Order: sequence, then structure tokens, then C-alpha cells
Amino acid sequence: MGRTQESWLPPPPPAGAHWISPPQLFEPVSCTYTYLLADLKTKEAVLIDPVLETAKRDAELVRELGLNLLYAANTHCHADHITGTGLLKKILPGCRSVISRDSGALADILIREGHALEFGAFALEARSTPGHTDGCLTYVLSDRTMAFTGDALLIRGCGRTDFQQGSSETLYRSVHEKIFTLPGECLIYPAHDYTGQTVSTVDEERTLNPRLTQSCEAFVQLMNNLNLPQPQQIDFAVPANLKCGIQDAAT
Ligand SMILES: N[C@@H](CCC(=O)N[C@@H](CSS)C(=O)NCC(=O)O)C(=O)O
Ligand SMILES: [Fe+2]
Repeated sequence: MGRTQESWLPPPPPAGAHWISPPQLFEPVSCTYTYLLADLKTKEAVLIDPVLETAKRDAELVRELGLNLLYAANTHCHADHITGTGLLKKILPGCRSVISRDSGALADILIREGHALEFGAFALEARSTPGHTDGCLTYVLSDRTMAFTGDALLIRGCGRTDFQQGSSETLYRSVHEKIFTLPGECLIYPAHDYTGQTVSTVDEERTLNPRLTQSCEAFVQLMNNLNLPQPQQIDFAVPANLKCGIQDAAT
């Protein structure tokens, strides 16, 4: 098992960066991890994968810390919850929503492989990691110490591939080519964990991930036999997320 919140404290942040401790902001219904990153000198900040139900909490934290939220970025068009990016734009004027162009969803900024979201002295590089959905991105911090993998790579797991144009072969290739090629000590921060694990590393997943250490053929077979129930919110979450979430909710 990966490290759990109880057994592990986050590492010191990279010089000059500010990292909220504990590292994740948690939304308990969908078990979603939201990440707040900021440059303390310039106060410029980014939120990754905010959730509608906790968007006000996140906005309050941003205000309390005196941060200037430049981007509310999605790793993909989520199927299990409504993104908080639409509401955050309303609460925090100046904040721009982000999603990949390949997702087919609306946002202020539609990004692609190789594009970067800059905040102060830092940047998040977008890597295209399709397979869970065809628009999945992994955001890699400029110094390659952290990667925010969305649902492409979970701790000791990975995103399902049975809806939203999912493809197990594509996911296998994405993870091996775009994530496992990062430095071994690079920290892996996923969009969800259902067992309380909070962080892993490229080395750990490359050697211990029970799905992705298999051959591509075995991986495909395994993914074809997961038999997971549909996410409970899928029927309204996907249409809402294709429009950048809810923008007219009461604040
Ligand atoms: N029970 C949850 C949905 C759980 C689920 O399907 N999670 C997705 C990520 S959210 S699209 C997934 O890929 N899981 C992989 C796995 O192996 O569990 C709900 O109803 O919301
Ligand atoms: Fe997902």
C-alpha cells in the first residue's frame, strides 16, 4: 500500500514555492483531491481539479492566504463530480478556467501537450495522457518534482477505461511514455484515492503498481474485467463539465 495521511508528512516545498499542508484539499463524496499551488513571492496561484461542492472553501483559502488565483485547471472532463472551475471564476474575478482542447469541453483556456500554465517563477507543463478519457492531461511542475496525474495514474491503480472514449491500450502507453519517464523521485499526486493514500512516486508506481507493471496485453484484459458500477453522478456531471461546470450557483 502507498503512504497514508496518518503515516506520512509532506516533504518540504521546492524553494520559493508554497505548498498547502496537508498537500491535498479533499472532497469526501467523490474522494477527489484538489491541489493549490502558489508562488509566495508573487502570490500567483493555481488550483488543480476543484470540485463544485468545495469551491467556496477553496476560494476562502485563496483569499485568506492573500493569493491571486490565475487558473482553475481540470485534468479532464470528470464523470463523477461537477468541476468547481465555473463557480470559482464567478467568486474570484480574474481566475481563468483551463481544460484540454482534446476534451471537447468549454473553458477560458484550452490547452494541449507542451503548453504551460505559469504562476510566478513556476509553471505547470501539460502532458497529454489519454486513455481514461481522450482529453486527460498530466500537469508536471517545471522542476519535475511533482506530477498531477488526474485519473490517468492513481496510487497503485489507474483510471477506468470503460466510458468517455476510454482505451486501455492508450492509457497504458500514456502512463509508460509520459509519466514513468519522469525522474523516479518525482511525486505523484492523483485526482482521487478511495483508501486514504495521498502521494506516491514515479519509482513506486513503476515497480509496484499492480496494473501498470503488467504487460500491455494483461493490462487490457484486467481493465476489461473491472466490472465497476457507473459513477453515481455521471449523467449530470459530464454534461455540466462539458460547459465548464456550474457558473450561476449562488455564492
Ligand atoms: N464510486 C464512484 C466512482 C468510482 C470510479 O469509477 N472512479 C473512477 C475515477 S472518477 S471518473 C475510476 O477510474 N476508478 C478506477 C478504479 O479502479 O476504481 C462514484 O460513484 O462516484
Ligand atoms: Fe475521471
